[in-house]
Amino acid sequence: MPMSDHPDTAQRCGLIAIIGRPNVGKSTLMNALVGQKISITSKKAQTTRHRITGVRTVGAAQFVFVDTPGFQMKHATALNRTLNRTVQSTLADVDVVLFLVEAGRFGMDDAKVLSLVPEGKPCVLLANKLDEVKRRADLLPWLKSMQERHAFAEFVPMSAQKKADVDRLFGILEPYLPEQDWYYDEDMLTDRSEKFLASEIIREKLFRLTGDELPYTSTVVIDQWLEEEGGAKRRIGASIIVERDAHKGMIIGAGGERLKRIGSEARQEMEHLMEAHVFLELWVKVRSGWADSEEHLRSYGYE
Ligand SMILES: Nc1nc2c(ncn2[C@@H]2O[C@H](COP(=O)(O)OP(=O)(O)OP(=O)(O)O)[C@@H](O)[C@H]2O)c(=O)[nH]1
Repeated sequence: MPMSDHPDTAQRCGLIAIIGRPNVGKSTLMNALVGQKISITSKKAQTTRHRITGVRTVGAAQFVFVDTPGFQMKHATALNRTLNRTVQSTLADVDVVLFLVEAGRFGMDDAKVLSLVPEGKPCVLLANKLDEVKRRADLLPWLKSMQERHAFAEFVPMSAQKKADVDRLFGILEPYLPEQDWYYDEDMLTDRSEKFLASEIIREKLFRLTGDELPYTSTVVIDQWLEEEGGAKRRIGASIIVERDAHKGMIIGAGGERLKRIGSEARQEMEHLMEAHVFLELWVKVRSGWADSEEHLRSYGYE
């Protein structure tokens, strides 16, 4: 007998992939769906390269969200080939796909993402950023054209920033989850380790504080992780890896000011998340061409 607060209703549980071109709002939606920040949002495209799983249980249904990486079509590097493979293998596994576009827009970049959805896989068209559409009536012909483009299971115009819209989404997705026991404890939010979250926090500060100057190929590696006093104190060392000396200078900033700020903002967020004292040391290292080497990608923990 599965454990449940709802003995009269059979449990449902299934995997849901959130896909879409960079900047359509995938991270925003994911964070709203799982009720806690677990992946990173930023105005900069390409900040979510890792596959992240979030879990939310609503009534008898458990939604297991798989966040998939954004796409970069301008540069055909090994990194991008890895991304595409990750996306395709993710989609083959899931029960339902949430395909995000910006309401009223469908470009080549959107088409490319849609082409990765396997035939026959239930796919919900989520037209995000509805709040930015001035005249709702203009959306009708657009929705019709989308209907002709792909056999979508549902059409959901909404805003990932509106709670009521996000809550409504659970009801829409529930029928696509198979009847089976839950995979996770009810209160589980993420299966990613604190180490991973720490590197994502540094990445977010890095991109936020360097604006659009820094290429997306920069990455963060945690190279030291010590827990003292039963976890109440953490000593964390991390390297920010960039491709060029010029990028290194950009991150460090005049008199080291920028790096100091990245470090102090990241440390504060980590302390909040881990409920511990954090001592954070950051280094900036130059590894030219790392994004082109599959070998490097593996050693930095990409699938
Ligand atoms: N107006 C409006 N803006 C939104 C909405 N959802 C997300 N955004 C904004 O769109 C931008 C991109 O959102 P993200 O969630 O980072 O997008 P993403 O698809 O995860 O981006 P990548 O990590 O590059 O793949 C952010 O500035 C968000 O605040 C929405 O419903 N309405």
